[in-house]
This record gives sequence, structure tokens and C-alpha cells, in this order.
Amino acid sequence: MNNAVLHVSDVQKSFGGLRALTDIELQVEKGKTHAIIGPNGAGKSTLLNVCIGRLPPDSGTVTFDGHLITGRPPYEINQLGVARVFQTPEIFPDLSLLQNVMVPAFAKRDGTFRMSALSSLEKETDLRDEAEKLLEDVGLLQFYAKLASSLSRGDKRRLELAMCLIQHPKLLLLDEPTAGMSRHDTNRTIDLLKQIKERGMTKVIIEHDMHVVFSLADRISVLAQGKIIAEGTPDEVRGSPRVQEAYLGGAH
Ligand SMILES: Nc1ncnc2c1ncn2[C@@H]1O[C@H](COP(=O)(O)OP(=O)(O)OP(=O)(O)O)[C@@H](O)[C@H]1O
Repeated sequence: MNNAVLHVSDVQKSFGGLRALTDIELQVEKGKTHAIIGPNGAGKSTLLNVCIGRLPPDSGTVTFDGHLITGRPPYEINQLGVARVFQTPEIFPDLSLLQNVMVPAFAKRDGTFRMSALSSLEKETDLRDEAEKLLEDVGLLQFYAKLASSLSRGDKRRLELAMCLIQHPKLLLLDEPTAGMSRHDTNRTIDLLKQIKERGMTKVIIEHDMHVVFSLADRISVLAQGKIIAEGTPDEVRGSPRVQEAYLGGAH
């Protein structure tokens, strides 16, 4: 695939005697949404952690946008344009929603952020306008002055999404972005992620909810027991007997 922005090649990862990832090959095309699905414990989060530098692979390489990123620290990979929404939201609980969204943009622009600079955030009117727009996009603008700790788990994930989007990443990695959300909020998040696709951002999404996967994915890779057992368009994956047997339980 010539237009691949993310290229995972021959990656292996074990935890002690457990082989979490075996012979992983993954190419994610620029501007596309690539879903990684698979049963619990298949290795999906491990693969994402390898891609963002949180876990070193035992062997193999990850290339992003022409840069070899294997072994680089997470902040360097982030500076290259990779952002991630985590399974457990990583937010600043004691800051307001608006401050939460402004801090990553400020840190990215200036290379660092100190809490002592918090008061000067208020003067960043352009950033503030953008942060408010993103809070509106994720449906949280009405709570902009509240502390992030007061949000429900689903709302914290939407806040974290806004914190990623303000960094204008080239690649957005989403680990179960709709977990803990109501169906209404899930559909709202799907609509938001579709809009982001229209803006040309590449996305990798791990998701258990097949409604979300089939609403968003251009391509799907199926992981089972640390191996990619199928890869293709949603229709190809849906029709694959191997996937139905290994992942969907045959009857589905
Ligand atoms: N830090 C770790 N130390 C030891 N084992 C780990 C570690 N992280 C993951 N594992 C194991 O590696 C395997 C893959 O885990 P991983 O979390 O990547 O799966 P997953 O597909 O994301 O699962 P889920 O859908 O439940 O989040 C599992 O057997 C898990 O117990």
C-alpha cells in the first residue's frame, strides 16, 4: 500500500511466556479509518501501545509518516502528529473542561506546559475560541467551567477526544472511544468522527461495538490470540467464515 501513513512490520511482543503479538503486519492508509477488532485479550491495546511508544516491541518496526518510530518515547511520537484517546481517559481532573482542552494545544505549541502558566491560558483567545468550538462539537460546551472530575466516564472520553483534536494530529488512535456512553452519545460520537474523516485525518480505532465499527471503518483488521487472522473491507470481514468462527462465535 503506497499511501500508508502507519506501517507496522513483523512486530512481536511477549509478556513473560505469553505471546501477546505475533508477526503483526498492519498498513493504515492516509485519510482512512482502520478498525482493529478482536475478542478480549486478543492484543489490540498492546498493538496500540507499541504504535505510540508506550511499549517497546521485542522485534519488528513501526513507521509513521516516513519516520521510524520504534523505540522513540511517546512525547516524540506525539510531536510527530500522533494522538490517542485512551481506554481510561487521561484528563486533568482538577482543571475545568475548557482548561483541559487548551493545555494540550498550548503544550504542543510551546513544547512544554507548566501549571504556573495556567492563568495565562485565559489570554490565549484564539486557542480559547477553538477549545470552545471543540467542546461544542463533543457536546460539552455547557459544562465548560466545571471541573473535569465531575464528568461521567462517557463524558470524560468525549473531553479527551476534544483534547486530542485541538492538537490537529495527523493520526488519531482511539481505544474504545464510545465505551461507557449511552446509545445517543455513541451516535453523536460516530457523527463527530465521520466529520473528522471528512477533514482528512487518519484514524485507527479499537472497538467492541460493531455498530460503531461498521459505521466508521474503511478497513478492518481482526486480531485473535495475538495474530491478525483477517484484513479487508467491512463487507469482506463480515463475510469471512474464519472471522465468524474465531471472533463472532459462528452463529452471528
Ligand atoms: N503489561 C502486561 N503484562 C502482562 N501481560 C499483559 C500486559 N498487557 C497485556 N497483557 C496480556 O496480553 C494479552 C493481550 O492484552 P491486550 O490488553 O492487548 O488485549 P485486548 O485485545 O486489548 O483486550 P481487551 O479487548 O480486553 O481490552 C492479554 O492476555 C493480557 O492479559
